[in-house]
Amino acid sequence: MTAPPRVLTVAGSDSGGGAGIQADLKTMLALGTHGMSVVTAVTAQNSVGVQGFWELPVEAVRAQYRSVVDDIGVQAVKTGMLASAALVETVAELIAGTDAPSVVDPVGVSKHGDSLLAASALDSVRSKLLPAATVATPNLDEVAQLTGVEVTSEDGLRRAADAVLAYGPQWVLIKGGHLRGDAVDLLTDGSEEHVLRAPRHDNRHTHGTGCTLASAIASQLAKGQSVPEAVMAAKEYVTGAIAEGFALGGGIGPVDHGWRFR
Ligand SMILES: Nc1ncnc2c1ncn2[C@@H]1O[C@H](COP(=O)(O)OP(=O)(O)O)[C@@H](O)[C@H]1O
Ligand SMILES: Cc1ncc(COP(=O)(O)OP(=O)(O)O)c(N)n1
Repeated sequence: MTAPPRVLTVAGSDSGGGAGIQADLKTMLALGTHGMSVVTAVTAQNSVGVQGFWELPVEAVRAQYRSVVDDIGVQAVKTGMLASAALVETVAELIAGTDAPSVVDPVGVSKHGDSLLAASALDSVRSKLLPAATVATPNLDEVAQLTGVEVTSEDGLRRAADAVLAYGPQWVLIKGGHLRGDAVDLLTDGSEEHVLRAPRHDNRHTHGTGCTLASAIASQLAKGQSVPEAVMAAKEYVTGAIAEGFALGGGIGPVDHGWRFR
């Protein structure tokens, strides 16, 4: 049997299974790739919020990464929750030294408003992590936190993209999921531009959208697609997963990573 394309997620664990490492591995399976993980932090999390988190030591993150990359190898890497400046800098150095495309989701705050990244790590995200990214995928809150650019309508997506590109990623996908109306995202490398538009699903069970989109992009890149092709395929996958998001617990349920199998 031929091995499927190999994708590595470097992210936090979500005990509720909707976001983080758990969302990433489900997405990778759904898209036909072999998912592998470097755990950066463990969250106690459910449908109503994040009750606590614990970071792993830098040496534990570095050792997991080396174990995977040096033996198994990777065809794409995705990063998510990195929690601290020390972990951001370690992971930035690791992905910059890996010969595979990287999708950087600069996770700042969860949907419930719980911080997943220390304020003291923002400078390291700007100066070390974003320059190492093949594609960066900030949401609008993360754009504001990192660049100071506030976007309240589709017209502002281009300004946000320029502000993030100034930090050096090859491509940026600005996610407009927090706006009203259609779910519109903007992908650009500064010369080429793609607007990705999908109908907004009136479904409150959207926990894990950002993690799912970023790991879907990484999966498609690992299969050999170009960045625009990978982002378009990933947008279609996440839109279907949001349409089928389901209630779990008393709050916001997860998107359905397995929607294509049902
Ligand atoms: N209600 C929705 N209906 C359809 N697409 C959505 C909806 N909410 C978010 N999206 C899309 O989901 C993806 C993730 O965006 P977003 O939710 O903004 O990310 P994050 O989880 O990082 O906050 C984007 O492609 C966005 O346009
Ligand atoms: C462990 C962990 N990592 C990332 C997130 C944020 O995930 P995201 O896909 O942006 O989804 P929401 O939390 O915004 O629904 C997380 N919650 N936990």
